[in-house]
Amino acid sequence: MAHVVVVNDQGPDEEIVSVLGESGVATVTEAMGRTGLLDPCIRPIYRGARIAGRAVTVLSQAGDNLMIHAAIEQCRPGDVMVVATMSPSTDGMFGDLLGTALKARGVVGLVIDAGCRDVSDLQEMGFPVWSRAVSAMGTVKATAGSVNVPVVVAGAYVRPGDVIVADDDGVVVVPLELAKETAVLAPQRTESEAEKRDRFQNGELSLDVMNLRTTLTSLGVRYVDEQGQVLPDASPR
Ligand SMILES: O=C([O-])CC(=O)C(=O)O
Ligand SMILES: [Mg+2]
Repeated sequence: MAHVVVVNDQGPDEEIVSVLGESGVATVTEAMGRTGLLDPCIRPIYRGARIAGRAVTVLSQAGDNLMIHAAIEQCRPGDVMVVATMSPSTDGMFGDLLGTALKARGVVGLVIDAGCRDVSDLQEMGFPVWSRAVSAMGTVKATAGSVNVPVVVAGAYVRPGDVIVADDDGVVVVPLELAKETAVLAPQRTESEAEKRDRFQNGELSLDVMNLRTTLTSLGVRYVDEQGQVLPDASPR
């Protein structure tokens, strides 16, 4: 297959990206029916970062970061670079030099299904990376790959222009055609959780707030005393 760099203008509205970023990974995946998550082996190199942005995808030969260099030019402010490799790798294909270049271009973070190095420097400069591994093993710049083609990253299908949301919980991809709808559903979920949180804080039981007693009954779960005698109600004696 020919290797290509696709110049892609497609992407979500800024407002949608910002709502998805505020919602966070757990809420966004729930709003999409528990889909879109990357395998949790992809971890942030430091805690506390929360980003969202348009995906610029890279398909690289393992242990070769030539195409990451080629992809920098295709990035615009607010983007997230997403790197997949053609075979499994934990090599440190990305570090603070590339981080500096991406940051200068306004890229808000990187997701890489391989290794990352210079993690203290990246943390200090505030460039968040989600990677499969931290590894000092260096790479070459010698083999062709592609930029802005659909890729599978840690089990998730990512197309250029999709929205990537990443935080301490992991990474989720929102397909571009679902972004608008998800940006409506996710805040509704956040609001409903806030309501539940208030009620839990006031001492209400989740069994009541979430109507789970009916579920327990329908599943045949019974309250019994220590002798196994069925009790009329659930009150602790
Ligand atoms: O130089 C490389 O290939 C990766 C790296 O360590 C950096 O970007 O700082
Ligand atoms: Mg380095």
